[in-house]
Order: sequence, then structure tokens, then C-alpha cells
Amino acid sequence: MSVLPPVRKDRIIAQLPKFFNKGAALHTKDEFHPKVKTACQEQRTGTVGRFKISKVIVVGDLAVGKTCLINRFCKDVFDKNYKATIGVDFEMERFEVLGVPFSLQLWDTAGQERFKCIASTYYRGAQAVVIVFDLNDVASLQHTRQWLEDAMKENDPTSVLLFLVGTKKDLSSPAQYSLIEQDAVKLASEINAEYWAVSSLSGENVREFFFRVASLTFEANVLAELEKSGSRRIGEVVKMDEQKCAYCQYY
Ligand SMILES: Nc1nc2c(ncn2[C@@H]2O[C@H](COP(=O)(O)OP(=O)(O)OP(=O)(O)O)[C@@H](O)[C@H]2O)c(=O)[nH]1
Ligand SMILES: [Mg+2]
Repeated sequence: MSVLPPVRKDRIIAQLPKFFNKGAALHTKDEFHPKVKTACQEQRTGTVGRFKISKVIVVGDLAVGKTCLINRFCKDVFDKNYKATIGVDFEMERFEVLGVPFSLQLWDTAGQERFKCIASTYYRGAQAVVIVFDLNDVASLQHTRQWLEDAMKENDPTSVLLFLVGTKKDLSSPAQYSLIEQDAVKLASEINAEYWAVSSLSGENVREFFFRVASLTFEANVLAELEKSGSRRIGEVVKMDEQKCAYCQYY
């Protein structure tokens, strides 16, 4: 029997949410992978949905808006006063994707240099890395490569999903925005990240962004789980053959 309350109605994902920019998307398919859809229908998602909680780390320069982004999504609030994150903080968000419960642990890390050392000890084991920059501060975009490098020291680059998120969209004029967007899209495609632009003040694209993170992380987890159960079956056959050989040799 589950002790958890039902997933909130506004956390139910029945369709794959769309990418933000075609030039920098992790993939541009309209729907979840057919294998994932079938596995969900047949309730064959393994540990995904039952025990597994996926870790998402949010990194980037100080005051770019990491905490505001998480708070806008998780609590639907916005604080205009800056309060630096000390070390790390985390929020849990429960979703239901294609009828399967799915939880994300969102780790909000400190951007200030003096707390970086504590924060980086929490980078390990991330399924997704969200690198945040301020759309009105080119230097914060330039620093994202360093944040990526630090996050990848603790994680497996072949399995982590990367997102590059520009914040404070409300503060930039359309002309300013399109300038920085060009650089951001270029960088995102170079590092294999999906690019998003958001505003935590107005809420623009915040929900869409986190739904995309949840969906792509879920999809990758289920595919990995299916692959694992496939190879387990192969492993079992090999083991049986070995036993048979030993048996034959004995006789
Ligand atoms: N106008 C506007 N201001 C924002 C937005 N997001 C964040 N801010 C402001 O930017 C400042 C820093 O925001 P935080 O979310 O605390 O920044 P942070 O990245 O968590 O900073 P550290 O914890 O020090 O790493 C605050 O004063 C916020 O109010 C936004 O979308 N629009
Ligand atoms: Mg913070």
C-alpha cells in the first residue's frame, strides 16, 4: 500500500512536451519513444516509478536565478530580494508520466565561490544537469563551460542529460534577447545541451521547462531499464549454458 498522497493534477504528463528551440534540443521527436510507451502501458518500467528518484542538479554563477527558478516551479512564488544559497538546498517534485509515478529531486546549488566546495560534493549521481545563466549577463553565459566541467567531474557524461537555461527573460529587450540567444544556442549545441529561456518573475516557460526535464529524464531512465532487463535475460541464458556444459563434462 502506498503511503504517498496522489500526484498533483498539474504534475501529470500524458504527452511529450515540446522542445524550446529546434537548433538546440536533446531530441525533436513529437512523442515518447514507442518502447517507453509500450513499457508504461504494460507496467514494465522496472525500478522507474517504484523506487527510483532521479537527481537533477542546478548549477551556475551567483545570482543568475537558480533558486528563483526552482521556487517558481515548486512553490509558485517569486522573491525579488537576493538571498544567496549557502551550500545546497533541495526540493522533491512528484510527477506522473504516462501513468507511471516519477520523482525528481531538484538540487539547488550555491553559485558563490566560497560555497562552491560544499556544493560540488552534491554533484554526484545526477541524471540531469541544469546549467543556468542570466540572459542579461554575457559573462554568466561564458562561465557555463566551467560549470559543466565541474559537474561532469562527478558524473558520467554519456548518461547525463544537459540543459542550458537563460533566466530573467523579462529584463531583456527583444533585440538584446536575440543577440544572446544566438550565442546560447550555439554553445548548447556544442555541448549537447537543450536550450531554454525563462522568466521566474513572470513564470514564462518555467513549467514547460521542468516538464521537459521530467519527461526526457523519465524516457532515458525507462530506456536504460529496458536495456538492462534485456541484457539480464541474455546473461541468464549464458549462465544456463555454462551449467549445462559443466553437467555434460561431469558425465
Ligand atoms: N527580473 C527578474 N529577476 C530575477 C529572475 N530570477 C531571479 N531574479 C532575481 O535575481 C536575484 C538572484 O536570484 P537567485 O535565484 O537568488 O539567484 P541564485 O542563482 O540562486 O544565486 P546563488 O544562490 O547565490 O547562487 C534575485 O534578486 C532575484 O529576485 C527573473 O526571472 N526576473
Ligand atoms: Mg540560490
